[in-house]
Amino acid sequence: MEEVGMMNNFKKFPSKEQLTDELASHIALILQEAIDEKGKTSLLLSGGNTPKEFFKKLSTFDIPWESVYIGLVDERWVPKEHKDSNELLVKEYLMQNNASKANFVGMYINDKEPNECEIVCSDKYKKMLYPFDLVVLGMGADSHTASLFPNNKKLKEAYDLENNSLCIAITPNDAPHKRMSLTLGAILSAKNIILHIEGKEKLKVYEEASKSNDILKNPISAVLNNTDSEVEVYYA
Ligand SMILES: O=C(O)[C@H](O)[C@@H](O)[C@H](O)[C@H](O)COP(=O)(O)O
Repeated sequence: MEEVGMMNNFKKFPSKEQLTDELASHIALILQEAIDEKGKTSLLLSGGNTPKEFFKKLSTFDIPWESVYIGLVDERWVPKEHKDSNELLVKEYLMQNNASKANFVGMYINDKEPNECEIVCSDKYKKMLYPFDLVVLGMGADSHTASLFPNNKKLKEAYDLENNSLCIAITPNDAPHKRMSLTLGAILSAKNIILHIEGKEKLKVYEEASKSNDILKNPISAVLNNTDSEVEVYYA
């Protein structure tokens, strides 16, 4: 327990509602400061259930959303109207209210396989979103983050910091759908990295992963235990 948060900035909130409010305000402030500094900003978001409430809250903030470029940390390779699409999730939960004016840069390309799209996706993200101001990660109970799944055969390539591609196609061992994910190098290049986790089960996974060097078994460890960037952890 003692080591939790030692390397990173671990913030525990008494309720999910408080986490939602604080996380949304914190993100809005990061975006506003980047816009003040350089006229635009980029925000890279994860899918899953955990971010839905903070997406809704963030959508109500009064910032110049037309200067915000939103991309994905990963995408499930399904059509944009499919219920599992992260693009659909971000559009439904975040790009509403004030945030409807934000710009969206997706990963999915219809009628193509993800491995045919790695270069196009990487080039598009370099052109439209890079350098990343903020990456918001989630984590699964198996310790995957983005679509970097434990013991996946593409992990070594995804971890290769010499590889300057931002995007990598990955087929999960167990989870549904082929994916496109940011590479580890792309995630760690962000000026701000936030990990958002909720529930005791994920806390346990986080605690174990923050002490683990086995990055093939625990992909989140590759982010948490990197030596260059601090990760802000939001937990309730
Ligand atoms: O699209 C995805 O599946 C993700 O980006 C993934 O990495 C997600 O963040 C975790 O699986 C947590 O998902 P939950 O919030 O649903 O637990």
